[in-house]
Amino acid sequence: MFRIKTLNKISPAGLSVLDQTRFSVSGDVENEDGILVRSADMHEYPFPDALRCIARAGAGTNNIPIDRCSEAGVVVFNTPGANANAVKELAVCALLLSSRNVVGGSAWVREQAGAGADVEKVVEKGKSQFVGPELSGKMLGVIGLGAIGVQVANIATKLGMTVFGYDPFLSVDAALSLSRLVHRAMDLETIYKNCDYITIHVPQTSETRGMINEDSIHMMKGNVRIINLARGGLVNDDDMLAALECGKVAAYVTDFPNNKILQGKNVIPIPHLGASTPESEENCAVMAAQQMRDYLENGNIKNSVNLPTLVQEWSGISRLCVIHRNTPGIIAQITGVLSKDGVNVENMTNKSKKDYAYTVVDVGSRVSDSVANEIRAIDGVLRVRLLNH
Ligand SMILES: NC(=O)c1ccc[n+]([C@@H]2O[C@H](COP(=O)([O-])OP(=O)(O)OC[C@H]3O[C@@H](n4cnc5c(N)ncnc54)[C@H](O)[C@@H]3O)[C@@H](O)[C@H]2O)c1
Ligand SMILES: O=C(O)[C@H](O)COP(=O)(O)O
Repeated sequence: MFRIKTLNKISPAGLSVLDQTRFSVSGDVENEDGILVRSADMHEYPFPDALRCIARAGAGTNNIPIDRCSEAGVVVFNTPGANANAVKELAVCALLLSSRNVVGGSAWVREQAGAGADVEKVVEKGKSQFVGPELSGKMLGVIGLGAIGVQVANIATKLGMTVFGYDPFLSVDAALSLSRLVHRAMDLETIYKNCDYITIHVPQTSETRGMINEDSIHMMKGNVRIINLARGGLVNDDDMLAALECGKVAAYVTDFPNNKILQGKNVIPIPHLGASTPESEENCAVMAAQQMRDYLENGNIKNSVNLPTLVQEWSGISRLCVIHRNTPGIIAQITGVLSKDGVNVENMTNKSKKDYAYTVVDVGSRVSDSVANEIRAIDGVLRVRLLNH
């Protein structure tokens, strides 16, 4: 029985992927084999000995200590694209909210009613203070053309916007999905200097943290509108507050509000609703649970952020799954242990991702614990699992 701990509310559709006869799933299991998580902060989370994988039902993994996971041989999965449509739709909403003062106007209508005014009469007199520009004909910059950015860029062309997209690591899949109407910007300056609206869709990493700051805002046009449905740390709050105060930035829509940024004028806060639709919660949960199940039961890895994709058909009766450093000589040592102990290799795959590698070996006989322990003792080996078919 595999023990799976949930650190957030996970859609029941995802939990149903984990058959109750083989998986015990709850928020309070101990010494768990796997963790299902959304945005819970895991940086201080102590790993139990049994922990083998963490599945993030969502895209961003900055709440997970990836380096610590890799060193402990813990596979981290996410669910690329599974919530992209939900975020794209909220991005369209955010573009409109940043332009047409629906939030301010709506609050004003309620204030009028609260003050005893005849709302029907006052709206016609008061509405001019809430005028805002149309999106059509304006220039939109999309920073990050991944699962979400591509969809936002494409739909914005249908709203009549001229769209520039920037992504120095554009994948082939993303390029193939991108509308031919979207112009590729070769640098961020092009986006900053020309766009009336800028929307950010990059992961928060040490490279991207604070990328919207005094310097980048300085390059932007006056009255620019900035949408951040990606992560709060991508924007320097102090610099954004200054830019809102002087009117350089006309509106800042953020899905990651905090007490400081709320003090700024023309900040439109959203309580992290990007992926909060039943459809995307279900998509993410199902994908996360399927990937976790396939890893725990078969050792297959798909959509991991710290280890390579490796899916191997079973061809023996036992399978050794070895997570190790991506350094020379380790595979030879693994096969050396097996041949010394008379174990015949039926099939073997090795894949690497940056500093880490994964080797799956199918063998035709039962492998003893002592053989697995010999492999565990090899310098550079981080985790060995022994699965039987
Ligand atoms: N608000 C929400 O609820 C919500 C939902 C989903 C995702 N997100 C956030 O949005 C981010 C993007 O999600 P996604 O599904 O599109 O991820 P993705 O991995 O498909 O796309 C990210 C893209 O950013 C690009 N990129 C990385 N660094 C860059 C840089 N310095 N400049 C320009 N491009 C860069 C990558 O090449 C990639 O194409 C996630 O990492 C997450 O933080 C938020
Ligand atoms: O990175 C993501 O997928 C989003 O920020 C969604 O987060 P959530 O699962 O907590 O809604």
